[in-house]
Amino acid sequence: MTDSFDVVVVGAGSAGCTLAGRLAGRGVRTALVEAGAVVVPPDSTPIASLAATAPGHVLNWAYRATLCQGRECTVPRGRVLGGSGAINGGYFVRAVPADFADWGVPGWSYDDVLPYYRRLERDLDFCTSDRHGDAGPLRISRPSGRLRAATTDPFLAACLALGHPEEPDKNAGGPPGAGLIPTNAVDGRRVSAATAYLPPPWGNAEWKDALTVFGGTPVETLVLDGDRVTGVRVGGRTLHAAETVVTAGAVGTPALLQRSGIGPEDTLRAAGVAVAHELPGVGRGWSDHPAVFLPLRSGLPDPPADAVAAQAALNLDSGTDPAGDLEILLFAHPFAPGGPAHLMCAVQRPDSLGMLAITSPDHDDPPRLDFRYLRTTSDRHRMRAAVRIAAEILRAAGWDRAGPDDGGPAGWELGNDTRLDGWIRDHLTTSVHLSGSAAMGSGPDAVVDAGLRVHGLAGLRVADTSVLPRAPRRGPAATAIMIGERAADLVCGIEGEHRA
Ligand SMILES: Cc1cc2nc3c(=O)[nH]c(=O)nc-3n(C[C@H](O)[C@H](O)[C@H](O)COP(=O)(O)OP(=O)(O)OC[C@H]3O[C@@H](n4cnc5c(N)ncnc54)[C@H](O)[C@@H]3O)c2cc1C
Repeated sequence: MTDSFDVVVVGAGSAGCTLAGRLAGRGVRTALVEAGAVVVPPDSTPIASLAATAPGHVLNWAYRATLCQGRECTVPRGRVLGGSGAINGGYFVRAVPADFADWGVPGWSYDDVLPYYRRLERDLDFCTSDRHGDAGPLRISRPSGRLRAATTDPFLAACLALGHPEEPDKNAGGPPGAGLIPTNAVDGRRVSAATAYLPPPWGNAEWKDALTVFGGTPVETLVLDGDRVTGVRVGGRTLHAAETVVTAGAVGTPALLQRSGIGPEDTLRAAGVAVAHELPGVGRGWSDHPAVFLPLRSGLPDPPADAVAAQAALNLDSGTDPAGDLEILLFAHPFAPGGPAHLMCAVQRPDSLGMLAITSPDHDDPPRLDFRYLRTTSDRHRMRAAVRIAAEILRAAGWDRAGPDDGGPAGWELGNDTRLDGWIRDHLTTSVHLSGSAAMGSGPDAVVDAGLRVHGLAGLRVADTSVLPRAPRRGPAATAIMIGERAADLVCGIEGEHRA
């Protein structure tokens, strides 16, 4: 087997599979290198099953993390062909125009990326709209018929009754409101970028010879020759490439860069890694959506086992963000298996920023993750607002607490900021939407430029959710695939050509 390729893609997740499939489809000799398994066990594909999110599951990196002072947790990330998209919830919503405007990266306005969002999808509900695609690899639909949970319409009705506007298509780039969640699940099964872009066994007959997939192969470090990256180190061998694209996800990517000597000097020295190229923003200044769950009362009808959990959401403005800095998401199945169905209340545009640092040069040692959630007054204010609005929705739908021990906040907690802050801290979790750990831009903390090239190094790009300067106001799964699509054009130098 050859060790030389045109492009090595590190990490076969949402962005990596998309990129590798598109490159190989154009005849680019591509190696796709994945740390996890390349065969997805069938029991992990039912969309309602979040079994692989449990710590210890073979498809899950399960990183230990600190969410805020005194609150530790284990954060799931996909470790398998398809990456986090192979174990996620199937909520498939684009970032909103204001996200791209806030990031302010030339060439990355909403209008610039819309062709890529369209190219990846076949939207069954809105295919005649010029905002949507009708021929992409991912089939997008919204809960309907048998697969719409009995709680979904009452949730939407309660939102409207409380005066919140409707958002009929959450992928139209319009103002926030209440509406159904688009999903990429099909027939009750999870469809990852691997399923969509790399048909088994990894490619179409016309182009699969251009693609080599390495499974169970963690990339230990990048190989540098001066200021040029020439390939990657895996299990005592080097894979050489004219170009290396790191798509190891928002945890794996900064960890690999740091292990390779690319990152903040103090972090590298503390971990015992020689500094090859100082870039202060690697692993710093990222964000994610802090969240808490409010349970629905017991006794409501269970949804069908093959229905998606995340059925509908209210996106709204806490008072300072017309594009919607809060999300209240109806989970018809519980996120954590075994519990009650619930509303997930999340701050979608947090100000608090996290830190990631490797602790040694060894690729087997997991990085340290410090989310630093709810550090700012504004974030605590937003989180309280989300919980109180969710409690109003529960009341309006007739789903509020059945008893004092159902796990939700009591009236005396909801009515008092200090007590509610305490309840939130005790129940705090993460949406698992980490973004921005190798951010795109031109400032001192930027890691990649608008072409996704790592500043100051030749032959190296990053193309995954690490590059988003902040977590988008909606979940990042759709945006990760959009980045993979766009990276394929950038690598091939055909920016502006939007068709496959
Ligand atoms: C449990 C869970 C539920 C989620 N639910 C949703 C949802 O419903 N909707 C939504 O919008 N978002 C959701 N997300 C987030 C979303 O799925 C991710 O943000 C997105 O898939 C990230 O894509 P990515 O390409 O950046 O990284 P990933 O898809 O995580 O891919 C990274 C890949 O790189 C591999 N890798 C890492 N390090 C190395 C290395 N050194 N060598 C080789 N390979 C390596 C990993 O094993 C992985 O396969 C969820 C995430 C999780 C974990």
